[in-house]
Amino acid sequence: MTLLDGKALSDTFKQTLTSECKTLKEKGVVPGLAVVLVGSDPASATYVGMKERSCEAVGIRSIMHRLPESTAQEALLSLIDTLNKDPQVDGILVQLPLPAHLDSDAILEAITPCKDVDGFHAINVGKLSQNLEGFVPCTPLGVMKLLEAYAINPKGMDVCVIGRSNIVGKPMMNLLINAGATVTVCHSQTKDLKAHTLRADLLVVGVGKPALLKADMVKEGAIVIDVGINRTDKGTLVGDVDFDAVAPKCTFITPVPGGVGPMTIAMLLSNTVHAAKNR
Ligand SMILES: Nc1nc2c(c(=O)[nH]1)N[C@@H](CN(C=O)c1ccc(C(=O)N[C@@H](CCC(=O)O)C(=O)O)cc1)CN2
Repeated sequence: MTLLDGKALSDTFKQTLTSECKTLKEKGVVPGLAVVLVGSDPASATYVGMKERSCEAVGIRSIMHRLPESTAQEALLSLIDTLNKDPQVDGILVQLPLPAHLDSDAILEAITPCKDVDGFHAINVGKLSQNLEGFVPCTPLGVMKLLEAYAINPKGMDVCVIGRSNIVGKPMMNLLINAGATVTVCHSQTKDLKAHTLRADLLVVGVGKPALLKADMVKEGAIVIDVGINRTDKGTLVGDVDFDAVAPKCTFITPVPGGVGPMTIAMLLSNTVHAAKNR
């Protein structure tokens, strides 16, 4: 069993991005990422802080907008309009989830697609489903880069994606289909989850339920990618996979922490540098 080391790979990506930012700076371009955080969700605040520090480390200017929980839809739309028009801003990211009173879909659709470094705008979602170039959501893109780095080619594989979110499951499905895999997407209404998981050569799990994927649900020799991030009562981080029991059956598996999570941030930086190059 080999661990897919997302932390190490993300560091490699960051090194490359640092030298790309240096080259851009010589041409007078400093990539700019506007990060919008609404409210005080502790996990979101942590992720936004990580994004801010990572931007600084590679040479991306992060422009932080920390807004109160009570922020109105119109105020947020107005900020996005300003950021869309700001030539120093190459990428715009609205940290999710937003407070319940805000219409996330409308907010994400207000971001101009060429600054949509999260890849959540319908234009970029459509491009991905048609296998056209556009911004790809950071977590599933990070999974594809991890597979590539370990010479795992999903072409022809039976893949089971558990979870159908816009952030992970659906873009993951499209990326894997585009890579030539046969993809089954399972979710909370799936009747016999185990019947699907047992057939899979590659499993990608991202639902937010600790130990959802158990050893008796995994074929011997399978590859398991854990996209779940759950904080236990003791404050530790665990994924959606019962790691200790599942790992011995796998050829490759991602740890949590240190697997897909760091790749999410690296891909955000990569998308932002890409946007700056298109400026
Ligand atoms: N606008 C967005 N919102 C959210 C996204 C996203 O891609 N765009 N994804 C998630 C959260 N997320 C980034 O925002 C994220 C989650 C986890 C990590 C990460 O590096 N995790 C580490 C552990 C970190 C810790 O100690 O807490 C790991 O797994 O090793 C990065 C980014 C939801 N919202």
